[in-house]
Parts: sequence; C-alpha cells; structure tokens
Amino acid sequence: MPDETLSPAPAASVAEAARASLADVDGVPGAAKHDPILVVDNVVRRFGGMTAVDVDHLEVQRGVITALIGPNGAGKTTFFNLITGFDKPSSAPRLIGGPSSDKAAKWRFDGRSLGSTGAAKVAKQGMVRTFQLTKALSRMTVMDNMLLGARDQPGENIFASVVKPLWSGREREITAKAEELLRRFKLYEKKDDLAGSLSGGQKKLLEMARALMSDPKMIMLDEPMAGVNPALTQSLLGHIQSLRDEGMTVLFVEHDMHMVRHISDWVVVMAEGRVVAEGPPGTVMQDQAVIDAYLGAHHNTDLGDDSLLSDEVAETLAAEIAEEDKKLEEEEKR
Ligand SMILES: Nc1ncnc2c1ncn2[C@@H]1O[C@H](COP(=O)(O)OP(=O)(O)OP(=O)(O)O)[C@@H](O)[C@H]1O
Repeated sequence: MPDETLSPAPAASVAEAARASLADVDGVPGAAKHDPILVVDNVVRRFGGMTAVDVDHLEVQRGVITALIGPNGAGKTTFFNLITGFDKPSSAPRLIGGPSSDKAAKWRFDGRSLGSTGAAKVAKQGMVRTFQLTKALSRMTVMDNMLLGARDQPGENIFASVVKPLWSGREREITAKAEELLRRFKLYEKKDDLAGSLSGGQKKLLEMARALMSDPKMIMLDEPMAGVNPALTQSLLGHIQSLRDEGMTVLFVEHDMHMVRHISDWVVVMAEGRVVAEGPPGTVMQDQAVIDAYLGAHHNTDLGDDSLLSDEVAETLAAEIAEEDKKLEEEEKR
C-alpha cells in the first residue's frame, strides 16, 4: 500500500476534494462546512438607523470558489470591508444594567481570531482583497502597482532599509516575483505603462496580480467581471479557476449571474444585510428566498438561467472574442 504521508496530494486533487466535500453540506444559511477557512459570527454594521450588515453565522469552505451575491444594497461590499479590517462592526446591543451581550462580533480566519485586526494585519494573515484602481494608482506604472502589493516591502522594515545588500536582495526577489505574475497575467509587456492606460479587463487582471504579490491563502475579488470585454472574460475566469486549483480559496462578489453559475462551487446570497440562502449554484438560484430578494429589489434581474445561455448568445460571444483577438493581433503587428 502506498505511504500517503510521504508525498502530499497534488494541489489539484486537494481542490477537487474540497469541492467534493460540499456535496453533503446543507443548503441552508449559515451551514457548517467540513473545513472552513473563514468563520464569521454576529457581524453587524449599522449606518445611522439603517442596518447594512447583520450576519449571524457564515462559514467559507477552504479551497473552493464561493460567490457572494445579492441585489444592490444587500450589504456585500460592507461585509467585505468588515472582514478585511477596512471597517469595524457596530457594537452589540447591551441591555441597560445587564451583562454584556454574548453576541459580540467575532470571526476567525485560518484558525486565528481576527475580530479587531486592522487591514494590513489581515492581509498579512493571508486574507487579501482586490481594489479597484484609484486615481492615484492609475497614475503609477503597472510594475509600481505590483511592488505596492508586496508584503514586507523593503521600506517597511527600518533595519532592512539601512542594510543595503539585504534590501537589494529582497527588492530583486520582489521584482522577479512581480515580473513572473505579470507574465502569467499577460501584462508583462505593459509593465512600464501607466496602469490607467490599461483596458478594463487588463485593470482587473492587474488588481488580481497585485493581490497575489502577498501570497494570500484567500483572495477576495470585488466584481471581477465588471467592465471586462468578452475577449478577456474567458482569460479572467481561467485565472480564477487556476488559483482555486492551486489550493487558494476564492471569495468573490459579482452581479453577473452567468459568471457566478459558470465558475462558483458555492453561492452565498445576501439580502438586506442578512445571509438568506446558500448552496450550489445550480440550486440556489431556484431558492424562493433568493427569487424574492431579487424580485423585491428589481424586477428585471437575470438570475443566470442556463437556458439564456443559448447557442445564439454563445455564438455572439465567440464572434466578439474573435473580433477582439483580431484587433489585438493587428495592434501587435503595428
Ligand atoms: N459609508 C456608508 N454610509 C452610509 N450608508 C452606507 C455606507 N456604506 C454603505 N451604506 C449603505 O449600506 C447598504 C449596503 O451597501 P453595500 O454597498 O454594502 O451593498 P452591496 O450589496 O455591496 O451593493 P452593490 O451591489 O450595489 O454594490 C446600502 O443601503 C448602502 O447605501
């Protein structure tokens, strides 16, 4: 019998096992997962009298792609901000004169409590979110954006910054890593261009590549498909799936339901701040709570019914991709 302790299973089969483990998870809000990397309890955020987020319990399975969906204003971005340390939960209500509430917000990432941890430390623990290119980042080169994403940059450490050889070695290492990622995301040729000059899809690739500079265990993508033309859609999806196949956990917010159906292993649905449903993509979209949440918000939402992905749509997409490819080829020739 082979000794399995000698050679660890390849990442792809670990990812497959993680996906398979979802098969017997109950499709109910707050369902327990077999190996959750993130466990969130009692996270509430109020703005004035309005409750933007009120999540009792949520577990995110390690090594799979989880989509966080919900109508506009459901609280998805606020929830991302809270768990990545960019915002703080509102304190739990306390009965006057009574004991402090046992409903205090708490969340654990990879076994560590992250309750009151700031954003930089959360990133160091391995939970990293992508950011849209702000104006300031747009005026920097693609490579400088990548260097900003590096963990333990030379300038951060006073000791390292005065010991030049150490500094240089580390800098070379970081630059090499940035170059490798830029090649992987087909942005290497653009490394000296201003980030603001990239196409919408290339910006999304850069946001993802930048987040990977810190070797995260979990990457959180905020609307990765927004503003991406069909030519890059397939490539973006492929990158997200290969991150998962390499063992990374992916959590993403997305409005495009076809994409959600296409790449996610598990879907969590928020409405009015709460988790109202979760389950595999094929079944969750038929959940009455989900239909109600979307219909209540806006009547024309396309929930990504597979029948809508008709041959006609697929052909149009293929034609658009071919046209974009042709344009890119022509640009390259010039
Ligand atoms: N800083 C803030 N001050 C006041 N209200 C806010 C603030 N941030 C968010 N909100 C409100 O909280 C609610 C949840 O917003 P959030 O942006 O988290 O929703 P979302 O699900 O990400 O929406 P979308 O899909 O449209 O991006 C909304 O009603 C929003 O107006």
